[in-house]
Amino acid sequence: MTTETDLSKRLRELRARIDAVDGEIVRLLKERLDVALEIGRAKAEAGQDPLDPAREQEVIRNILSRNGGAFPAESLKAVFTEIISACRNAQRPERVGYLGPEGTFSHLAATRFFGHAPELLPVPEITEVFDGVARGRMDHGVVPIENSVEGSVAQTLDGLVEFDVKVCGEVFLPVSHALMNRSGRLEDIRRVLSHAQSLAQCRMWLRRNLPGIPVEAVGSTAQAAARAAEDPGAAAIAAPAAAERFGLRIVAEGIEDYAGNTTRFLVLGRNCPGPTGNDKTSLLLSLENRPGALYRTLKPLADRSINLTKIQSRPVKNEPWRYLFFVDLAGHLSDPDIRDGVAAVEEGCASLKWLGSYPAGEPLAA
Ligand SMILES: O=C(O)C(=O)C[C@]1(C(=O)O)C=C[C@@H](O)C=C1
Repeated sequence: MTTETDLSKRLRELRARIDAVDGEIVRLLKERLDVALEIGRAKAEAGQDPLDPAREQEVIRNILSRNGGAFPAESLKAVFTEIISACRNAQRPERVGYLGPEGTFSHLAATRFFGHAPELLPVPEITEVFDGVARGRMDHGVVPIENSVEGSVAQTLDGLVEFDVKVCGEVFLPVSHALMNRSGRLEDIRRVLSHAQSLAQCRMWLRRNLPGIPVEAVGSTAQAAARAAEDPGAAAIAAPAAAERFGLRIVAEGIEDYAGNTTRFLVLGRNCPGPTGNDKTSLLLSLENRPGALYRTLKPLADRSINLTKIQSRPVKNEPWRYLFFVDLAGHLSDPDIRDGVAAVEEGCASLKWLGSYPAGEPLAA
């Protein structure tokens, strides 16, 4: 039988080994940081942005392929996201704007993409993220563009029309909603608060479980949680993490009506990364109001077998019944085929704005 003393001796020895490994990891991290700083200086001299999402994807891919499955892949990815985040931020401190306050899904998306090193700037409106990036108050921004259940986010589409920014990345975030209040009891709920999109994503659950209870749309899920923390009759629909942040108890989790509920976020910047071989290009088209205009405009893409991943119309605000079209396609503008296809589209439409080319994001596990 192992005695207590045997165990503590064995633990001491094993922990000494862990301490030695950790020391080596820290030494290597410092070495990595020195190299990153040198890269940062070279990029600064060339006037280049420190952020290179294409290279970051390559780094993560290399690491995962070397791992051989020994270390849990998601953890390895999370660790390296933070290592890269720290190296990038040391090259030049970054400011990243998002639709706040802290605890929103936009906040989660921003940390998924950028890690924890940058200074995150919560703002109350999506438009302010666009404005901050366009005017240089923020280096980057993260905005929701579409949800798999509720569709496109109008304010973001309008921002892409109005502001001179580039899309330089995308993040897919699985969205799971929780209902929370002060007591954790369903019977105490007199009204339910959340962002309009989140309320819509839980409509059927609310009808089944809280029939007749009024719902109220507020600016963000985190704002809803903050209000519920002050009012015992109010409940909020928000990310489960918001409960802890605002001192609330969870009444029910996973209350979204459809499994696989995912929101896609765009990363905004002033430049676009180079090609990775798995990229997307976003375009904004304005068409003549003529029969077959959309078909004829997009035909050059079909002729080249270019895959469209999204097409979305949005009214031109001061011209009733005229529409703008947002088109996402698979490929990078620097690919010759894409360049030729986009040039042919441009010839056939009233105007074309290239919103950006960026590495395709991958839908992540919750
Ligand atoms: O390789 C680069 O360009 C770097 O700046 C280094 C590094 C990294 O830490 O690996 C950091 C920031 C970039 O976004 C990409 C990668």
